[in-house]
Amino acid sequence: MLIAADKFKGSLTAVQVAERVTAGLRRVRPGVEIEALPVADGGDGTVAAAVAAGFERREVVVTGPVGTPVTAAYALRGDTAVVEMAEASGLQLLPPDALAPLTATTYGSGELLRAALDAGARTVVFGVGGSATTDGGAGMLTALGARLLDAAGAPVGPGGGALASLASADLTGLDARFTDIDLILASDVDNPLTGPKGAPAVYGPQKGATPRDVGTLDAALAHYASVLAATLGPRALELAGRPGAGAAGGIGYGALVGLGARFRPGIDVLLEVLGFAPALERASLVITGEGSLDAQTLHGKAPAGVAAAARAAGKRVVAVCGRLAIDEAALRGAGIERAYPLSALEPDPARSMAEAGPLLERVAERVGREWL
Ligand SMILES: Nc1ncnc2c1ncn2[C@@H]1O[C@H](COP(=O)(O)OP(=O)(O)O)[C@@H](O)[C@H]1O
Ligand SMILES: O=C(O)[C@@H](CO)OP(=O)(O)O
Repeated sequence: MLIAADKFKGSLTAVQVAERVTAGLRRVRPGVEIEALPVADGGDGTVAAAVAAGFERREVVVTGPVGTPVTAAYALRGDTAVVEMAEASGLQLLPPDALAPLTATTYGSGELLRAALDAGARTVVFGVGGSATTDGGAGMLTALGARLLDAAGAPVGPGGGALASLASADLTGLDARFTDIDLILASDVDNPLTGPKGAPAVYGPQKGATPRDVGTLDAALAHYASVLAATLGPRALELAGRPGAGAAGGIGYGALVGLGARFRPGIDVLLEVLGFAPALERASLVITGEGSLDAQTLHGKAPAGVAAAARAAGKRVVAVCGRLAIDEAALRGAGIERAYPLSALEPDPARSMAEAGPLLERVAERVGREWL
């Protein structure tokens, strides 16, 4: 039996989820063989999942989302690196009362990518999601050698808001190593850069953007793409509409337009990197899950990716979660036979978050009794 669940954001890491489920299962089925493969979809927790799968954890101090230095980790195995933008530019790095929707920068993500290349990485899985930023990857490109200038020839300030004053872009100084390596944009979402399904409209509010900020950011990012198109040609505009361009505040776009990245759904990439297929072969039942099983889950989040792969291999799949916000038919459509939410044991969300570990063990006992 294989545990392949994502984190319960805000209460348990993916590694902790695997530990608690294991403990609960062991209590009711002591002899059962259990394999744990914590998973991630490119967003926060991606490096931790890679490290749990045997990658080496490397740390580097980079510029955080509001300029304060942060210690960020990436993961390395051979010449493959897993770089998680949220480690450098993630929402969890800012206190909830100090979000910076207009000024948060991805500069540190550029520094983190550079550190991975300096360490010898030739294949870089660039996990994006869980960001504090909406700067279209402008900070990242600047850290890697691009020059983004205003009408007076001065560098534009940090963050998506300042892109409104962008007048010219020179990408000729970009780190040339990106032309030689394989950069995979492992994205947790497939949104375009701008518009009603774009990064500011869909993910800006969770980063503190007011409706007015969303409008400002959307216009600034559209302007950014048109200035890049003046330099790089119409492809720069076309890329803005591509799936994943709007991931992590548009860092997807920056990686596509400036660094030659290729988009892939993050969970698919991570399942490969983490060695899911061989683990799946050894299992008959798969337990997946995440904090909130909801409509977003079906849009390529980790449990949907796990379930699709498991079902294709003829394995049964059940899920554990903090809260369950989709109906049974939708679950089954995603290949999950049954979901077990903590909320069934503890309806109060605050208590369910605080007591997540012991609750999950009890839920796992039930899964063990019913499925093993
Ligand atoms: N222990 C818990 N009990 C109830 N709900 C939880 C618990 N842990 C996380 N959640 C819910 O899951 C949400 C996070 O969703 P999750 O699927 O983990 O991340 P994301 O959707 O960002 O990938 C939290 O905001 C909360 O609503
Ligand atoms: O960083 C973001 O803008 C979003 C989408 O990539 O992340 P999450 O799915 O974690 O909210």
